[in-house]
Amino acid sequence: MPDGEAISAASLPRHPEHEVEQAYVSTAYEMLDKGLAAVEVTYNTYEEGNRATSFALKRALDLLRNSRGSGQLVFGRVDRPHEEPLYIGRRRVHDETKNLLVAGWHSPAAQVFYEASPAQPSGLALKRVFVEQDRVLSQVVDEITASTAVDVLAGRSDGPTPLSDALLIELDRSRDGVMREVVATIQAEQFRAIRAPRQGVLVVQGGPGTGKTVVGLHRAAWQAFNDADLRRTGILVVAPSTAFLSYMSGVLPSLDASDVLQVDLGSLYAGEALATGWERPETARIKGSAAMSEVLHRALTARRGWAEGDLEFALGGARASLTGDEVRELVTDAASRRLPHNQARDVLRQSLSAAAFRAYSEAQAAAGRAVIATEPALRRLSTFTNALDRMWPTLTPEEMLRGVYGTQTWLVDAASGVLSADERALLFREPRSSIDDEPWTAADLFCLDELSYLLNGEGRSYGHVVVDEAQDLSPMQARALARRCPSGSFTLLGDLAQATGQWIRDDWQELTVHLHHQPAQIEDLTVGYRVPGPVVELAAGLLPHIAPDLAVPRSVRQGLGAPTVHVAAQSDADLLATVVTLASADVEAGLTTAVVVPDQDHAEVYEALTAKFADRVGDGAAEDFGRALTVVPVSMVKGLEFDAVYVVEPSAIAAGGADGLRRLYVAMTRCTQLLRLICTADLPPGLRHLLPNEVPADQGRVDETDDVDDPRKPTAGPGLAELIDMLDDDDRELVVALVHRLARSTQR
Ligand SMILES: Nc1ncnc2c1ncn2[C@@H]1O[C@H](COP(=O)(O)OP(=O)(O)OP(=O)(O)O)[C@@H](O)[C@H]1O
Repeated sequence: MPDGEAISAASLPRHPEHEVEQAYVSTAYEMLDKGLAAVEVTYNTYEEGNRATSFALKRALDLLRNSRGSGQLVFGRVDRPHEEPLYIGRRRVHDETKNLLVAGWHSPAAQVFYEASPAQPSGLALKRVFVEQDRVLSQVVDEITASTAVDVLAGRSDGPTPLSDALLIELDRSRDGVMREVVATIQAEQFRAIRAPRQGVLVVQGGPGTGKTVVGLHRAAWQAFNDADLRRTGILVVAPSTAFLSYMSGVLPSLDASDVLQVDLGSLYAGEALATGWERPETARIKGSAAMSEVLHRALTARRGWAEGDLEFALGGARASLTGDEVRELVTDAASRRLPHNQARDVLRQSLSAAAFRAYSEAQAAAGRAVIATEPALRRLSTFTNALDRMWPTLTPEEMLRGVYGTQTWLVDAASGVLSADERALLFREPRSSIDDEPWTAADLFCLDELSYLLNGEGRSYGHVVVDEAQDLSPMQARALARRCPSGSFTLLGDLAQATGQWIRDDWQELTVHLHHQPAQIEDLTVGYRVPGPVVELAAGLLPHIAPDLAVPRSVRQGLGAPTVHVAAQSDADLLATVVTLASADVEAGLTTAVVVPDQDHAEVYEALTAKFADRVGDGAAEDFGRALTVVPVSMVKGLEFDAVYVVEPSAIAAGGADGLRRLYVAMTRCTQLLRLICTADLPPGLRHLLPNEVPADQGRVDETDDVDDPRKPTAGPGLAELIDMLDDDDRELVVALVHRLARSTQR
């Protein structure tokens, strides 16, 4: 992949076979249209009544319509010596006599298209790439020709592989708030991860913008086509949030893989509770830890048992009686069945009524009295149901968890030896008057999910599960996912440097152990397709502080140049004025722009920008990402991308909790073209060298720092910046304030 300069798409001469290829592509579209028309006729004339067939026809129609609409029906061709050319496209197309015109991207025959490169032609005499818009070819480029193979053999192909034109054009498209499929431009290292065997856990890791989400989605589609087992057992794709789900959820349908189910992590638990509450991060961490599963298991076990004496039921004038020991034996037997709690209760109900009825019958016989009552009548006695509830209550997850949090004695019993007294104290909360009023939190949902499993057993499961932003998963979340995938076949997409929240970790093993007993396979993605090179370099300045062992991806983008730093005077009004001035120009220039702010500043900035830009502003907190300008709280920006990104008050973001610098790293790596850092004073460690040597006297005017394209360039003197970084916070503040004061006095 590219170290060298990319070839410009516009500069290429027209290919001599352009017309021939255009004719081929047009024929393919014609066949597709005919297929669509034929299915439409069949569907419209099909007798209602055969629902399954009619559903299949409707689905075929949808697929065809999708493929027809979104272009790139044919995006490549490969020729092997002495063989017919093979055309590759988004889906398979036949002619009227069932001859293959286009092989689908996911077919084994198409593999070589993704794997062969000029450096490794894989036996191809020709690899031709098409760029098409609305059924018209705009580019035909031969990436491999017969002479490439000769060059390779003669050792003449050591130079960098130029970027494919198709990739350049795809990368150049402005971002419009939704993710697109990229079948035409999948790169070799991505393709390797897409088709990696499905055994145990596969971790696809890489820096920001290396295509992890792209790989995960295309891998799901690839498997949906190529793995017959999975068509039966199903594939689940899990997005980290609803915002991210709406951003990426169009990709799979556009790949004809609408059967793959997509959900956000918070919706995995399908019970009554909704996460509306807030809690301290320390509490969320305890609730997310694997120890919590032990606590819940113990708490539930403690709800079963019989500490009372004999159990007696009045049946008309007679009595049925069991000793305390007999009851305890029945309870022990039910517990030994390894059934979910509520199912085991049914077993106990049967055995208890049978034993009580037997005792009653024997007593009647011994007394020479007739057996008048029946066993069902015994089971309907309120004394029977009450006793059963005391020894083995029917529970919902919500009732159970509310009881655990709100009953000191239960908490102490369940958590002793597992959680410390302080940790127990963090879990305790007064129960609300009704379950509906409980302030359930995001972490509670996974405790409820665990309880739902303990109480009612397994729910729907899948043959393979793909999880995005997996670095953030808690052990309890991992357990919830493992329950949904008994085969342990997972694709985890993530970047340990972008971990935020309570589960920052240095390696994957600590997480994957909750999913599968075997160690995970790791596939690395090393090339970045989103973030321009100068921005990647700048953000890399944070890596030593957050993930020193991770490599920086190689970016294929230049974007619109070096990141800029803008220092406003220390007032909200000046800061907002700076944002407005910059946004006016960038939005005018057609850049979709995100203003990423510390969470607590979101409402104020959104209001100010709405006053200025009216309905061109979207509220990122409400997941409105389709407008020219979006104000996004930093906690919601993960995984998203925009043409231009402004990071407002990086120091405040960095200071916002233990994961602050990581959130800043995430925020800085969201742009495809341009990054602007807008601050009132200090910048956090790793970025301080960007502060101008001299702060202008008329602070508040926009100050573009042009010489930040090389972060190692001595803007403020790298040695000095490093020294300052070593100081403790108080000393650092003093030094920074002093530098600012001196700078101002020199100006005057
Ligand atoms: N082969 C490709 N062809 C065209 N575009 C690509 C390709 N690979 C990735 N991209 C584009 O690069 C951008 C980043 O991709 P993606 O979001 O999958 O990266 P990521 O590694 O998941 O990022 P993050 O770490 O921020 O979550 C997207 O716009 C995606 O469409």
